[in-house]
Amino acid sequence: MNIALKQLKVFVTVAQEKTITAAAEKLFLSKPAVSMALSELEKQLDHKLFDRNNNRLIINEQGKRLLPLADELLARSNAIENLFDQAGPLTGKLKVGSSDTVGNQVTPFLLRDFRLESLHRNQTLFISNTAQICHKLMEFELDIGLVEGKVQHSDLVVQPWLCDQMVIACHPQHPLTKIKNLQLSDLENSEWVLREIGSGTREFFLNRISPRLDKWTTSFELNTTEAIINCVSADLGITCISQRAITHAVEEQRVAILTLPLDMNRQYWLLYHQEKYQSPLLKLFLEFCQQWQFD
Ligand SMILES: O=S([O-])[O-]
Repeated sequence: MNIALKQLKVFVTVAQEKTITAAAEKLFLSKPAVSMALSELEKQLDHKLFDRNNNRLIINEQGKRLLPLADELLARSNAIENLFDQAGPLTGKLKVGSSDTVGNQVTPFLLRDFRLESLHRNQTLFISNTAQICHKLMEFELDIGLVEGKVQHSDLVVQPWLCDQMVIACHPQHPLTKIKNLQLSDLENSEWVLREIGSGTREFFLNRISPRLDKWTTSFELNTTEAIINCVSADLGITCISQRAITHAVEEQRVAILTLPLDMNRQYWLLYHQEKYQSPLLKLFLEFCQQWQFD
């Protein structure tokens, strides 16, 4: 048997993109070339790796067994290709995924410090919501996730990381800002600007705040933190958001924070696939994240 790296690259890309067309585009290959590489691989392994459903290719159990191994071989070959190109001793690309607040407020500083310490510079940062980051980790599109939503997935290693403080914020002239000793009951019948399903920020609201309210409505649903802040400063509703993300808007007096007698601590999480090949670079980055303090 003579499996080529190119076949493995095609296999991994099809697993991630789910169609031959999208994989071909990503790889700058023709569709027939992608189909042929994949069917050759399946023939050599004597196993189908995908379930075909119309044009979609959904990875099956055999494919799932192959994916971590193929990912490892490609990572090692990438490390060999870059062996003499980089300044420091670490080779390869580090693909980091972060949820919205973590990715905008924390990860850039983490990467700055990591670059200073390791001299490694070949990193990408993908920012989306927690659910999307998990999805990309499951498909080996990312090496590590740093997220704000609680994750339970048997294939992912989930470790507590940094802590965050959530706050409830509203327009500076909102009637709630006039109430002394504000209680949660004062928030009955309130209108909320919320993040989309799959975000850790929405999950925090749904787990910690909304069960304590009898009546509330969603006035807006948006998928970025900055848009949420702008909606609140346009007085379209109140929100529950990370203090880190909203401090600048509070300082600019575009929004105000409501103080409530409520535990608003939240945990960030560090995630990686349990079968992910841990190159020296990934190992070092994991250790770096685990001991890093954000000041
Ligand atoms: O981007 S979040 O809130 O998972």
